[in-house]
Amino acid sequence: MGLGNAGLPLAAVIADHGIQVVGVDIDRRRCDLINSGKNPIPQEVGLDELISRYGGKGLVATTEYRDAVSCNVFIVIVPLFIDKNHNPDFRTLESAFRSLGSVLKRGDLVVLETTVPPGTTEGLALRWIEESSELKLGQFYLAHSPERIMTGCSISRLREFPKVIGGVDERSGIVAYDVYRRFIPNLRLVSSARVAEMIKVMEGCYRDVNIALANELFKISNELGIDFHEAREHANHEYCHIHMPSTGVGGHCIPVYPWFLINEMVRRERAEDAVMLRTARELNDGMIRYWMDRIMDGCMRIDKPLVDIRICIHGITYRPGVRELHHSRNLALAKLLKSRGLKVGAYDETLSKEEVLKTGLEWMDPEDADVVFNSFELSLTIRHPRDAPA
Ligand SMILES: NC(=O)C1=CN([C@@H]2O[C@H](COP(=O)(O)OP(=O)(O)OC[C@H]3O[C@@H](n4cnc5c(N)ncnc54)[C@H](O)[C@@H]3O)[C@@H](O)[C@H]2O)C=CC1
Ligand SMILES: CC(=O)N[C@@H]1[C@@H](OP(=O)(O)OP(=O)(O)OC[C@H]2O[C@@H](n3ccc(=O)[nH]c3=O)[C@H](O)[C@@H]2O)O[C@H](C(=O)O)[C@@H](O)[C@@H]1O
Repeated sequence: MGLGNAGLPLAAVIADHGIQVVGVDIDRRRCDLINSGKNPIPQEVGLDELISRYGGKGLVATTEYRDAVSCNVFIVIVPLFIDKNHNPDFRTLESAFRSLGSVLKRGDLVVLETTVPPGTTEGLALRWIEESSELKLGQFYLAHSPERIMTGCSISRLREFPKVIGGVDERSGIVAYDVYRRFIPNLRLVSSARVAEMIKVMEGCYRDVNIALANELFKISNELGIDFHEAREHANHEYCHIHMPSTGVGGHCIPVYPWFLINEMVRRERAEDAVMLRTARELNDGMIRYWMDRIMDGCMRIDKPLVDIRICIHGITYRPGVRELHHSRNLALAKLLKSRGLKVGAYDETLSKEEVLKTGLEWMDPEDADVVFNSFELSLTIRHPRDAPA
């Protein structure tokens, strides 16, 4: 259920193990493409070959849940959206679970792969299935196995990276493990769905907190006149891994998962027990103000009225090599500068001029700018500064 960036590579890998797959997705165009052997995610390495081999044959895409009625295993990987208060909006998941509940039979297995707050599978997912299927747990099995892929290298991740799975009860865990080990070579059974959910959320928190640390150390190094990158290179060894500084943490995943835990602790009136997660979130999101100040300092070195200075943000996707703008801090930085009345444009090797214009920013060739901020390299180029050596 869900043939998106995460679901389609998984469906293709399962089909590649000789298992007949029915993929359900509400997007008819996507289903048609897949059935005609065309890969809707061309940037996903290795997926072209699998879709051309299995699309419409070993992997049949459909918009109808009833076409999956003969299936015995149902894997749900539809998105979980987040509202402006960072609370999950479960509507898409609920709709998928209720639809699959209507075709579920005795003995079937349901696995949720979407990243969710710990407790969701045994709580909401179980309730939705029981209400829509008239079956009780025990007559069907339910587990969670978080998706750990990374866009661009999903196929190799599914084939090599360790994957975890845990049931809402002991029997569900064992049944799910036995099914998944047929197509996931590096699989670990954990004690519960709740633990499996927490594993994924923890990874996101680890990354967010460590990037916040790198960003803070970067700012301090800069203030002290120390080359952060040289220090980092020699600080990193088996027991120390300092991440890379940045304009903040973007994408669909890492900036969201810490909120699952922060908000839960607020609800339990234990906000003080999630203080590091909150600080890291705020620190990373605040990096765009730090970079705005650095860029403004650069502008001050140019003999032109501030409003005439052309500033180019080079790189606006949320990370290099991914054509995705979701929660991009690079894009947020450009918009922040624009909101200050500055002449800001953007350039990105992975986006066309039209795609840049759609963001509401001007398209600007870095060669035509007075100030260029390369947001991936964190380098600032000032053209013709007044203080340049003669
Ligand atoms: N894309 C990634 O790199 C990763 C994603 N994930 C998890 O996977 C989840 C899904 O992410 P993506 O696949 O990237 O999203 P996506 O937006 O690429 O794809 C979601 C697909 O679900 C379909 N869909 C929506 N409602 C549906 C319904 N009721 N029934 C059937 N299909 C439905 C959409 O049409 C779309 O094709 C995320 O929320 C996240 O938890 C986890 C790790 C990495
Ligand atoms: C390294 C890795 O595998 N991370 C995955 C992550 O994918 P995502 O595309 O969000 O990439 P990411 O490398 O974690 O980057 C997230 C953000 O963090 C920033 N970033 C990343 C590393 C770093 O040292 N410093 C830094 O500032 C990036 O620029 C980006 O804005 O999120 C996915 C998810 O959780 O869904 C997850 O499956 C993946 O594990």
